[in-house]
Amino acid sequence: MKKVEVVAAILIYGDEILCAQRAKSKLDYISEKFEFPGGKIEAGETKKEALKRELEEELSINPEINDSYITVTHQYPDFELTMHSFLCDINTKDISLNEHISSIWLKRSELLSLDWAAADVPIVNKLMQDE
Ligand SMILES: Nc1nc2c([nH]c(=O)n2[C@H]2C[C@H](O)[C@@H](COP(=O)(O)OP(=O)(O)OP(=O)(O)O)O2)c(=O)[nH]1
Repeated sequence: MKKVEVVAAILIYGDEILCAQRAKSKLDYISEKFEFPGGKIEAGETKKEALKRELEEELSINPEINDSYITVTHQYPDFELTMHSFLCDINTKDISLNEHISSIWLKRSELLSLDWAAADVPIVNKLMQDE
C-alpha cells in the first residue's frame, strides 16, 4: 500500500485555530474536507522546512513553527497517511487562500462542528482535551 508522509500546522491566533477547507478532488474521502494546512515532505527537507515551504505556498505566511504536537497514522482506502502536526503561533489573521477553498478560525470547543478529513480527528480531539 502506498505511504504518504505529510506535515501540518495548527495555526493559533489568540484562542482560535485556523481550519482550512481542501478543494474538490476525485478522492471523495478528502474532497472538500477541513484540514490543517501543510503537505508532503519533499526529498532532502526536514519536517519544519517542508512545513515552512507549504505555509508560504498555501497561505503566503511565514510563522514561527513551534513544538511538534502529535503524529497520526491513518489508513485511507488508497494510501497510508502519516501526518506530523506542529503548533504555530501566528500574530495576524491576514492569510491568502492560494489553494484552499475556504477557511475559518474557531475556538477549540467549536472544532468538531466541521467535516474534518478522517486523519485529523485525533488531532482535533486532542486539541479539545488540551483546552
Ligand atoms: N496538509 C494536510 N494534508 C492532510 C491533512 N489531513 C489529511 O488527510 N491530509 C492528506 C490529504 C492528502 O492526501 C495529503 C496531503 O497532500 P497534499 O496534496 O495536500 O500535499 P501537497 O501540497 O504536497 O500535494 P501535491 O504536491 O501532491 O499536490 O494528506 C491535513 O490536515 N493537512
